Amino acid sequence: MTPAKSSAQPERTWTTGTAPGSVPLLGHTVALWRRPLQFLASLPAHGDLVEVRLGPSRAYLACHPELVRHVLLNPRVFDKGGVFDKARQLLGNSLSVSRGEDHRTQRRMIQPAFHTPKIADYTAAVADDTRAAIGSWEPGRTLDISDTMHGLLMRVAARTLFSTGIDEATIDEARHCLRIVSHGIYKRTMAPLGIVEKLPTPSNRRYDRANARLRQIVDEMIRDRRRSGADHGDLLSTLLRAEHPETGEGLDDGEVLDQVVTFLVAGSETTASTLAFVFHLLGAHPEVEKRVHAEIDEVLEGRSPAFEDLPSLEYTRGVITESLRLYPPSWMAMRITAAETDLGGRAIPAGTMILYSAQALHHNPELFPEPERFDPERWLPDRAKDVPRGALLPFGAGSHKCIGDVLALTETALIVATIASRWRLRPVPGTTLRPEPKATLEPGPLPMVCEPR
Ligand code: HEM
Repeated sequence: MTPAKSSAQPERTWTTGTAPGSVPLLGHTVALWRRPLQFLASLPAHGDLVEVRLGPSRAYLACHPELVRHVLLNPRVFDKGGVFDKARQLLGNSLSVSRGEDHRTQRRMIQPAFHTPKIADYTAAVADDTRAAIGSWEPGRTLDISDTMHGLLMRVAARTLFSTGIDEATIDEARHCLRIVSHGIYKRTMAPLGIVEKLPTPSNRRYDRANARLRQIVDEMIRDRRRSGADHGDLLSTLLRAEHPETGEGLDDGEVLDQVVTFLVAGSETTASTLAFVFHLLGAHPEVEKRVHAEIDEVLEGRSPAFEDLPSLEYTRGVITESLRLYPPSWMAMRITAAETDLGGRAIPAGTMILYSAQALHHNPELFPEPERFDPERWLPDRAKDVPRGALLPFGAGSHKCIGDVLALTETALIVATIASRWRLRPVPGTTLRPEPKATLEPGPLPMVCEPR
């Protein structure tokens, strides 16, 4: 077989290497399982493309940003297989797991729902929702900022996705189910044999119940909306009106259901964790927090933030970008080669797992000097221009790039500005951040004390 044709990799001599510390039979599986963040961040030192042994199989981590781009910009060769095949059984053939022509068609149908003017509409009420959620905060009260941000984000997601008609108790129930479902999907896609999840264990029964209830809640909302025929200008209305670009056909209720559950799984924990990391970083760096407060006060002059204010909140956006660099929620992703190809000068057989990791890119000192330092000024225009192309990759790239990137960044900036204009959150002494790499990178419990400004 001849190497697959794909867009050219940049002309240069690539370095390739093998991760150290492989053990007989298991290879690097134990290191990747026990200390995945440290293990991934250590690999770029061994080459632009680094071989990793996963049991008997060879996988490769693309470490150089140009190699990562090459992988992500050639989806016909570097395809969504492996864990995505398993996720498809759990999420339906929805946007995040579909492949090839199917994916291209879905993306063309759904993309208009994420155009910038729509995002401005969806997020019009984010500041109000945030103010309502923090209305009960009291000076001196300790709250777990991770849990609080998940709760708030679920309310905001309910509004941007479903507008009206969903009560607080149902939102809480959906949130509870969503956490179980997200963790369950991760466990199931990672389990190699697909047997353990079929056993009638309490944890499997909990997953089945949560999954059924979440789908029931979403299904009822879809039916209600179809019956009423109303257009609330939210994401659900846009999905219900989406049309195939050639045939004009829409999505049926089952397809809309799969997409909505996918958006909830892909969009809620990622954005909520980003917010929790931002507040943790602000609490740990009072000098940065002071600059954020000064910028917010100057731009907003006491008003609620709106979509149009975001370009002026340059430093605050830099803080969010720097948080996504240090703690990328989507910390590792994979592709499978659909045909024999070459990557970084190395012949790669069909069916090989290729990994890319925002964690490895973002913590590489060749790309980001002093990578462990929280330095939001990296993102001010005069310094951001020096960041190598493709080095910052919290939302991926190419045809599978996050469809919700602008929505997530907008929600995050509006929520940070709303909260930080009234409150500062102080870390509880002795609390240590221990990011937990699961389906997404989670901050774990983060108690913080509310202090009015
Ligand atoms: C800070 C928040 C977020 C982060 C860090 C994030 C990250 C990512 C990344 C890295 C990918 C590409 C994965 C790959 O290459 O395999 C992705 C895809 C995706 N994201 Fe996000 N995401 C965020 C928020 C959202 C939101 C708010 C939504 C929707 C409401 C969303 C929906 C999706 C979907 C549907 C895909 C699959 C796109 C496709 O394959 O065409 N994400 N996300």
